[in-house]
Amino acid sequence: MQAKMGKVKFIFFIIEIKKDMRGATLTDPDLFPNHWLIGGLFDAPDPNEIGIFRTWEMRILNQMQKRHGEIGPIYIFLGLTPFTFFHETPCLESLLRSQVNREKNFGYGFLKPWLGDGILISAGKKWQHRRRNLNSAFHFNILNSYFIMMREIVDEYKVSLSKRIKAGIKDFEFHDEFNKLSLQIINYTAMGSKLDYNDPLAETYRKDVDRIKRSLRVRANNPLLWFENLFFKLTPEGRKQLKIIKRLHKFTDAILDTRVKMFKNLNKEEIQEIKESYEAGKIKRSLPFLDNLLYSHFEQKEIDWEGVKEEMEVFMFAGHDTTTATSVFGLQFITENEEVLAKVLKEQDEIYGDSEMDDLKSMIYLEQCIKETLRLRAPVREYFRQIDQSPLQSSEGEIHISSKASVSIIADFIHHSEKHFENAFKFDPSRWASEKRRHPYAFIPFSAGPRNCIGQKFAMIELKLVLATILRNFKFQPKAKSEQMVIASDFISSPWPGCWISVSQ
Ligand code: HEM
Repeated sequence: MQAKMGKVKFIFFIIEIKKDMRGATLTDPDLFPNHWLIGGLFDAPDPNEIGIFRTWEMRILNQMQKRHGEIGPIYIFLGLTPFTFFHETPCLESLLRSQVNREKNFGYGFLKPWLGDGILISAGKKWQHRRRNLNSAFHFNILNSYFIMMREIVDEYKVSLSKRIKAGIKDFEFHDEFNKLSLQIINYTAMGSKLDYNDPLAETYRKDVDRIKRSLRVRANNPLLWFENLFFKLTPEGRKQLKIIKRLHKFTDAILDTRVKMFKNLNKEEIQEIKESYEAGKIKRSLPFLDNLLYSHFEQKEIDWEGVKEEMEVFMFAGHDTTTATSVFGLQFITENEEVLAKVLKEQDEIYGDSEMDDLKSMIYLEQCIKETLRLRAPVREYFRQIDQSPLQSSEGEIHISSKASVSIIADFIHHSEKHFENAFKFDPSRWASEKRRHPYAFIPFSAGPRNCIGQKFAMIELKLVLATILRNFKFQPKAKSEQMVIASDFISSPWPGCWISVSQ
């Protein structure tokens, strides 16, 4: 019954949007077909061909922008379903800063069997409540305690890399290296446990994250697989996903179980310490983020058990795959540019003391390199919203759009705009040093407004710490140039088939 209602609603949704869109800027038929029934269903590239989708999407948007100017939304049909692309700052500003259009689009529903209806996906009061609750775990002083835990892990990584070099290994695939490292960091800071690098369960988890991202991309690009999860589960792709999700949950459940046992053994004073720490942002010892959730669940009764599990899945995924991408692309960009590398090392020599949190503030040039990496290789290159109320307001006027539209924000596209970034395809960290004021919505790797990335400060700490530590201690020789690398875009960007770099001491 629910499934039937879903389909009926979907048909009304299409009819309404088709009506609303009369006279709007549609893709030109020679760029992308606009057939009234199937749209461009059979013209989107095969989602299994890695790297093709990004190039195709960027090319179409580029050509559309050339033909139709910059301001208005662009509509394109995939099957019967219209997608609306916001590709200039007034549109992006009007949507991202909006307090009413905060809902994610229907595609996020595909993530629910894996990530649940947690902070990343939920809407309305539920999201507000979760966001308020979780914000406390990212207070400045708490970040400091995460830093101490991260430093421990990064130092261990330094020793492990060094040992392997001494054992005669020269070439390393850094997407894999950093992926293990980032998972270790999120696991320790957020969940409170250390992973064994060779733990087969952790290895399976990492591989399964890759598998599910690919599978989600296949589903997102094939409207025939968009039916309710109930139907999808019966398809071969759906059955495959289900198996992967089971294994992913098994891994996180095991971590959760261990922490719960520990939490239940805490005495009253220790519980009180967690309470005070989170309320006042004062930390006496390293506290994993999960304790905040457990405290909310067991002591304050503010979040149910389902909620604890949902947020745990979200943070495990969002907290490691994004930082992996940025550190690997960053390492490649920095080490292939001799001048940039020399400046990074000079800055490190001048400021790096005993590696305290305050040192990170002085890494101004390294921060510019990270921002430039996030601009050219946004890990979350595309995200979506569902419009609830139109017109939208921007500082340059109103934006009219269907009140049911599903909007795609391609950060990757605006980040490559010559209007906002001169010589936009060049890796040039110094552009961030100039006083020139940039439109705040031209650089949106962490999204912006009320639904921006809750972990962005955490991410910047990790990225600076990882890159500074390894650049200071090793010499790098990339095996390929950035331009030669294919960018896979299965939700999170990554270099395909990897990023090989020779390392010596
Ligand atoms: C370079 C690293 C990162 C990048 C580029 C990044 C980017 C983003 C973006 C673009 C969004 C918005 C997604 C959307 O609207 O669908 C987002 C949301 C989010 N991110 Fe991050 N992220 C990073 C690191 C992290 C880390 C380290 C954590 C956790 C420790 C994290 C947790 C989250 C969460 C929970 C949300 C959902 C927030 C909400 O909807 O209220 N992210 N991130």
